[in-house]
Amino acid sequence: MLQLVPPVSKNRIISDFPKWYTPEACLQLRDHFHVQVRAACQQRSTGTIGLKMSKVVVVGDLYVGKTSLINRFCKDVFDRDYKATIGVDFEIERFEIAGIPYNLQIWDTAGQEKFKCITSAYYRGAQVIITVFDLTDIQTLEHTRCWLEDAQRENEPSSTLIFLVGTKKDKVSSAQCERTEHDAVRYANEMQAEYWTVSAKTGENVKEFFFRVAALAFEHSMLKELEKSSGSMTQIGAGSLIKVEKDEAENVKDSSQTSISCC
Ligand SMILES: Nc1nc2c(ncn2[C@@H]2O[C@H](COP(=O)(O)OP(=O)(O)OP(=O)(O)O)[C@@H](O)[C@H]2O)c(=O)[nH]1
Ligand SMILES: [Mg+2]
Repeated sequence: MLQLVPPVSKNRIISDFPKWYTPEACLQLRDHFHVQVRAACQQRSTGTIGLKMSKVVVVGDLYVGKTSLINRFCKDVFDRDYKATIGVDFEIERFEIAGIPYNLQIWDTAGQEKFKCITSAYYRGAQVIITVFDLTDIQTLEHTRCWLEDAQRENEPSSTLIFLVGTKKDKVSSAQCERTEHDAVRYANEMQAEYWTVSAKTGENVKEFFFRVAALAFEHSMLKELEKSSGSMTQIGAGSLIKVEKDEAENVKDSSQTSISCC
């Protein structure tokens, strides 16, 4: 049979639900996909999910390591030399999750102030916001609130999944990492974000992190899709049953976010 789309590469297949980094700041603690999602995947009744592209935007101060993180995952490379991102760039990653194809469009944005008016135009429609800071520079953690607020301004807060990621883990001692993590977990909880630490240089936690992003985004999209397609059956008088679609705003209670006041 003629195959139009090349198969997903073996190292992008997610069968088991990926685990969180720390239970102190994670979006959910389940070990498995949501029961409804599992059933839909088994029955292959996943609607248009396989055709969709979920948008992920990566934001944070300049030099924190956004491009390096994306390049380690998407191309398995690391460059010691700093080349500032000019405006925005993106990569598309194809996954197979619980047997269903799923695509992420990962947007890398410039951290330099002078590009803000360009980059903010690309925040709209994000399903995932990844706020990045440098574990060796605590100020960059403090700025993540502002980056999140900017990105959320262009989106419906209740429909985005948020991650807070500390980079350059290879550059800090485990004691320093623990100290920073203590503050970062507090920030993550305020931001209703899931917290991770990674190293683009060594690759530590990079694949695990993006698998978690992909799995949670997939599950979130699936639950939205299932709720949209099911609606609810209501009887009018003695007449027949009619289907009532729920307001989309109700569909995403699971990941509701609060607005954050910021600088
Ligand atoms: N040791 C170490 N260095 C890193 C790591 N990640 C990034 N770097 C270095 O940090 C510098 C900045 O990394 P980039 O990925 O370009 O930073 P960025 O956030 O994309 O910067 P802008 O594009 O200007 O916003 C580069 O010199 C990288 O080599 C890491 O995990 N470990
Ligand atoms: Mg960059």
